Amino acid sequence: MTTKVAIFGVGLIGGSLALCLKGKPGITVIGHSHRPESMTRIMERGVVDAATLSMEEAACDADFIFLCVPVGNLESYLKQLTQLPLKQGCIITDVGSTKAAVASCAQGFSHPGVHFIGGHPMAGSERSGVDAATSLLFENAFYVLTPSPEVPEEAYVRLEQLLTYTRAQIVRVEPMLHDEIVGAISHLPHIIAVALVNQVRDYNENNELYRMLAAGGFRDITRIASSDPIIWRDILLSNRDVLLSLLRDWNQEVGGFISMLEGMDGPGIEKAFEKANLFRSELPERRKGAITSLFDIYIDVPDHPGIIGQIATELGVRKINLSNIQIIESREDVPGVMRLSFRNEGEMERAKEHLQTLGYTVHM
Ligand SMILES: NC(=O)C1=CN([C@@H]2O[C@H](COP(=O)(O)OP(=O)(O)OC[C@H]3O[C@@H](n4cnc5c(N)ncnc54)[C@H](O)[C@@H]3O)[C@@H](O)[C@H]2O)C=CC1
Ligand SMILES: O=C(O)C(=O)Cc1ccc(O)cc1
Repeated sequence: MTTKVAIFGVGLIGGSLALCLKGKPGITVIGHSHRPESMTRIMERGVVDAATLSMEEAACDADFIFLCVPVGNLESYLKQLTQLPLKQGCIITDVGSTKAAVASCAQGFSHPGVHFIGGHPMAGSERSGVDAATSLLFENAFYVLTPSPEVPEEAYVRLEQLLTYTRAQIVRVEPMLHDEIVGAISHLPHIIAVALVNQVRDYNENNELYRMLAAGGFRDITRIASSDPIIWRDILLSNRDVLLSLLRDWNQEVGGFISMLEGMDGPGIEKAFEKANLFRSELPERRKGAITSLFDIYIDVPDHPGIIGQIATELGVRKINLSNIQIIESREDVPGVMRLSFRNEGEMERAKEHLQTLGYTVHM
């Protein structure tokens, strides 16, 4: 017996899910695209078994339907789906970054014998589109599911079992609690990163030195400001109330620093850093969280031409994928270093081991 999985919106997340499921025993993956050009691309990338522009063709007979479109389109997709003759027992799920809005919308559109279970794989990147999709995206990440109390346990377990192919850890959370927590640890940081980059961008209008000196660390801590504008417009608008409250609290935090600076309150500043330091040291290390970690190592390198090529070749022949390579001319604690970035911990560890056997000194 085959299990048919339909994926609506085969971009970064839909394409990555398709890659996790395609070729698994008894599973057929069909991708739905709303544009002919994207359909050609998803077939070329080979992430699905078949692709179609027809919603009906994708959804009919499907055992699982994944909605992987921008959050602002979920309501209209759900509405259209509930007007189709879906298979008895079909599970509709989504991957949207907010959960309360889609949960209340799903309550309104009932379809006998079909269950909706909200979902949010908490892994991703600033990139978008099927070209950025990878089967490793969700490995060791948290995958939140937000079933309403009416969803039969049997349906929840079936979805959970299918998702084992993602190698993510499933966590069950109430939709509103999800939005409050993810608002604080993912949505607010995205707003702050964008605001910070735009603030520096404005200063740079009058002095190009800002852009030049912002290389390295500033670029890293603001990586998420390069995220897709449409995806993020929808996320922020959908989590509006939570974000307004978080931004008011953020204003208070900023206000605290203004007061401490105005009052030359050295001990207050020290205490703020100490408190943050302590809480940060208690955060789980090197586990995939809401914001993707950078997996970077630093190696001491001799200053001679061709060194980048040499290192890249060494890693290339061992099929270790580098996502970035950069010579850093001066770092306060480690002079003369090269930074190597990887997309996951496994690649980083293999690179570290190999470079150490070649005699390089590796720093984390
Ligand atoms: N980007 C990330 O890292 C993460 C995103 N998410 C959620 O996953 C969903 C998909 O995001 P991504 O895969 O990053 O985006 P993406 O832009 O890579 O993919 C979106 C897909 O939806 C399709 N689509 C269908 N109807 C559309 C319409 N009317 N307008 C625009 N696109 C339409 C696009 O063609 C594309 O294939 C979003 O709901 C997002 O909140 C969840 C976890 C992580
Ligand atoms: O780029 C990053 O690190 C992200 O923050 C990716 C991301 C984007 C949206 C989500 O709902 C979850 C993860």
